[in-house]
Amino acid sequence: MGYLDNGEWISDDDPRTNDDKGAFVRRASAFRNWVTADGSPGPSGEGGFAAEPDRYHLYVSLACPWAHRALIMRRFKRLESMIDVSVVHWLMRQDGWTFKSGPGVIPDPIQNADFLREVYVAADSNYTGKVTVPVLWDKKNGTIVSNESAEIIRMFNSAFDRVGAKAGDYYPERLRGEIDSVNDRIYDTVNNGVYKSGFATSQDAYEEAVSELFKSLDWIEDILSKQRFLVGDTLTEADIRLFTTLVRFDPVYHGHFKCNVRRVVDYPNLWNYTRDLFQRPGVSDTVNFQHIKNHYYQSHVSVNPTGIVPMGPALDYEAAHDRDRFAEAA
Ligand SMILES: N[C@@H](CCC(=O)N[C@@H](CS)C(=O)NCC(=O)O)C(=O)O
Repeated sequence: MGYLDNGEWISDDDPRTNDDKGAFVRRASAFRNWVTADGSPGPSGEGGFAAEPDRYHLYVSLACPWAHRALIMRRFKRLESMIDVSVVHWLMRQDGWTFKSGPGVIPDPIQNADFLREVYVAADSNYTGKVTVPVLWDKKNGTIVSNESAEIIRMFNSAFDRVGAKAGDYYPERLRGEIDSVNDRIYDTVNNGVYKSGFATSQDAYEEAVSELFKSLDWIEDILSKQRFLVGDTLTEADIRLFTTLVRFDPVYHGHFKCNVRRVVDYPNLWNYTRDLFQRPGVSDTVNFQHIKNHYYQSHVSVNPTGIVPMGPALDYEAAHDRDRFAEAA
């Protein structure tokens, strides 16, 4: 998949992708600054990134569940007119993410880059690490603010409120403890759990990841049998973060990553919940199954050497859901 070593592109797989037991190891994101309302420093990194319309640019892949979080939060907060977006091509092989033309690709207007790695090198000419999406770019300082989706969605949630973002708090103070605790388990066993399953290179590591994944899905099914959202009656960032994995689950993770104990459609509450979120205004516009399926099945040559993309499953995300039986906070 390739990575940068001291600013130089290496087109092999990063040798640190799996540990000596065959388990997939995800590395921490490198750029950890925060956009804040007044430019003061956030919880990590440096200050100097004040929320201003037209100052920031978001690089995403429509295939990527982490980037997808940022697109949904951008839509919920109506930041589309202040933060524009570039979309990489769905195929990610030895050159990493590219801007090769194709349906749904939106070129990079800032660096005119052919490859996303150019954006990383423009921010740090000695960068070492993976070249991942999402990336939040600051046009004023000519650098990357953040490449950590969990933090980008927190910035989008509140930093732009005084410059015209839509009202709505997806990380309300009173629910933070609960949101953080749900996020922790879901990040480790579900969002990253599907990758740990699919990228395991030993039977033990695979089985461990799949067992934890389905224990968590069973646990979430139980929660969603009693309330509308992960944290009571309020749609929070925890739901956005879970949704982007759920919507990819049956089309991709079930087959490609061998997460096949059950499908999302086998869980009545999870499946109705997925459709409830999918059908909220603007969300379906952020979901591109062509990019999602093509990316996974064709990019990971070690997992799917033929590159054949399955035709199914035939699913109707627009079908009526039953989640109105639970209360939703106004
Ligand atoms: N921690 C990062 C992870 C992002 C990530 O892993 N993105 C994947 C796409 S789904 C990527 O760009 N991978 C490129 C690579 O592994 O070389 C975040 O949540 O923002």
